[in-house]
Amino acid sequence: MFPESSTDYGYEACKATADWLLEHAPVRPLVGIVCGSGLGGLADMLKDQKFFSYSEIPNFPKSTVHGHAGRLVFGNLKGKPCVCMQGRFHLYEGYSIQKITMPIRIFKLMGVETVILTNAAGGLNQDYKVGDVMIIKDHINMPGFAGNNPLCGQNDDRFGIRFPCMSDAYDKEMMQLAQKVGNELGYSHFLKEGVYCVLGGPSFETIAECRMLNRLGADAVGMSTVHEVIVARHSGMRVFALSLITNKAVMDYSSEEKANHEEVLQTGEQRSQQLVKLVSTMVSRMTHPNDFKL
Ligand SMILES: O=P(O)(O)O[C@H]1O[C@H](CO)[C@@H](O)[C@H]1O
Ligand code: HPA
Repeated sequence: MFPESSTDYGYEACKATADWLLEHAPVRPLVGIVCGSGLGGLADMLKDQKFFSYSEIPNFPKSTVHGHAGRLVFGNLKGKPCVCMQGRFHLYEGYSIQKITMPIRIFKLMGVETVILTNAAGGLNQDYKVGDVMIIKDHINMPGFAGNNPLCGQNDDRFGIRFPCMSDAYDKEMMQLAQKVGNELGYSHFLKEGVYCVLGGPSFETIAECRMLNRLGADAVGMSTVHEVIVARHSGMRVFALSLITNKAVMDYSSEEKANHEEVLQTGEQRSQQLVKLVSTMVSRMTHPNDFKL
């Protein structure tokens, strides 16, 4: 049913990759950033960059999706050491769920304390417009309902506990900080807060599926992020996540609209500068551990 599991994502494999990266990287990162589809420009905010193609990193999966460059970028953001995934992995690429989330464990083993995730998503909430930015306050894990959770399999206590809580997955102080910074930057009119639902993809949703998800309480739908959030929280990292609403989910049988990846990438490009400003200002205000200026 799911892709064949392999063991090249366990603690030893993650540690070996983390050690290799730390040996070659210019900084030991405190903040890890994951760029969503068309949002790779976020990596440009890092100063004194050094990057690695995924293909040269031992044990790392390879990006296969257009709009995901496949580079791990290290650098400083307003004096904070960061690492940025310019391209993430998705279930539909055929990797196991443990493999697509392996970079998050590598973040942890490199010393990352806060993970900032971004994604492109379809807007289900009828009040949302294309170009809105949704602070994720909670998620619905559809693949998880069917037993596809990144923590399935033997638990490794060196990462975290067997049954981690997810009701506090999204850090409330980080969400407040995002609202405050968004206000200051004049972004309030496109800044929302809502629930993200992950599906397996890669086919976009049917009209009936979008209607159902909306009734279930989802404000946006996508094919990523939640697996990474679960793994990050399992190992005790602080999580903040944003969805860029790149298209409106089609909810009406008379609509001629069709979801497509080109529109997703185009919207990403249009909002890129504002997202960079929002995230970089937030990072500049954060202090570690778990204490920052509001
Ligand atoms: O979630 P990110 O990686 O931003 O990508 C989103 O964009 C792609 C669809 O256009 C899907 O992969 C969906 O998950
Ligand atoms: N559905 C699922 N994933 C997406 C969408 C969507 O409408 N837009 C961007 N990623």
